[in-house]
Amino acid sequence: MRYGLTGSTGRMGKEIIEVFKGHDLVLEVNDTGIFRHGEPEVIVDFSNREVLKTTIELAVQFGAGVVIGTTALSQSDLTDLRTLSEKVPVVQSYNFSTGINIMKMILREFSSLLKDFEAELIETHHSGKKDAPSGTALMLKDATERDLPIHSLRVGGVPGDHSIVFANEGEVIEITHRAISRKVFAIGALTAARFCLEHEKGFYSFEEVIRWTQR
Ligand SMILES: NC(=O)C1=CN([C@@H]2O[C@H](COP(=O)(O)OP(=O)(O)OC[C@H]3O[C@@H](n4cnc5c(N)ncnc54)[C@H](OP(=O)(O)O)[C@@H]3O)[C@@H](O)[C@H]2O)C=CC1
Ligand SMILES: O=C(O)C1=N[C@H](C(=O)O)C[C@H](O)C1
Repeated sequence: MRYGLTGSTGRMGKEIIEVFKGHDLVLEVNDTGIFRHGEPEVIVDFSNREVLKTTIELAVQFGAGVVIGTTALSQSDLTDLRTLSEKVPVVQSYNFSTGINIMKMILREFSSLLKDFEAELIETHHSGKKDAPSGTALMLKDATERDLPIHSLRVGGVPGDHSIVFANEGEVIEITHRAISRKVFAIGALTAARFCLEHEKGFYSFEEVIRWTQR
């Protein structure tokens, strides 16, 4: 696969280069510029919303699919990605781990049964993370369809922990996901990039990618 990478010098960018070994990195975008020596089939973006327009322009230029993991996107960014998906496949998720996406499915299915319980979300990330709350916490909150508080910790080198706690006077149910390393997100991005190569234009979630791997 010929791929482009927006955010190639970042924590996730480095992890992606490692996991995508054997594929051709033909385009890099970072704060120092755009470096290209081929035509990407897919562009992977784990960077900052400031550079999203560049990723979209490059995807249109090359007819490349997009795998976007960047968080703190605005509504208008999401609209721009949906417009792009009328031309190419776009996989967008605030979390490319299998576990978080299964946790999201569990919450979507069962949290209405816990509507009489109080609920709060806690997320912990490395101190280099710029946004709070995490995109994943917002995604999990959406899955519960509840307006619940999110507590954010930025400490040390934690790759990404998310817990949801439901409690009443008599019992507590807690669901926790812990990413042991950033590699899981990069592996998810590689699966999503392969998905793009086999799919037509459209806006896809990582849940759809997981279901495709189980086909
Ligand atoms: N969806 C998921 O599964 C995951 C999502 N993320 C998200 O991915 C994103 C990146 O995380 P992380 O790698 O830790 O962040 P880093 O800060 O380590 O890296 C950011 C990268 O983006 C580049 N960049 C930032 N701003 C610009 C700009 N204006 N123009 C061009 N390039 C720019 C940086 O370039 P330079 O180095 O030159 O400054 C760097 O390569 C975050 O939004 C994070 O939340 C992270 C993990 C998993
Ligand atoms: O910035 C990170 O590191 C992470 N960001 C994503 C988020 O904001 O949810 C996903 C993951 O938890 C790591």
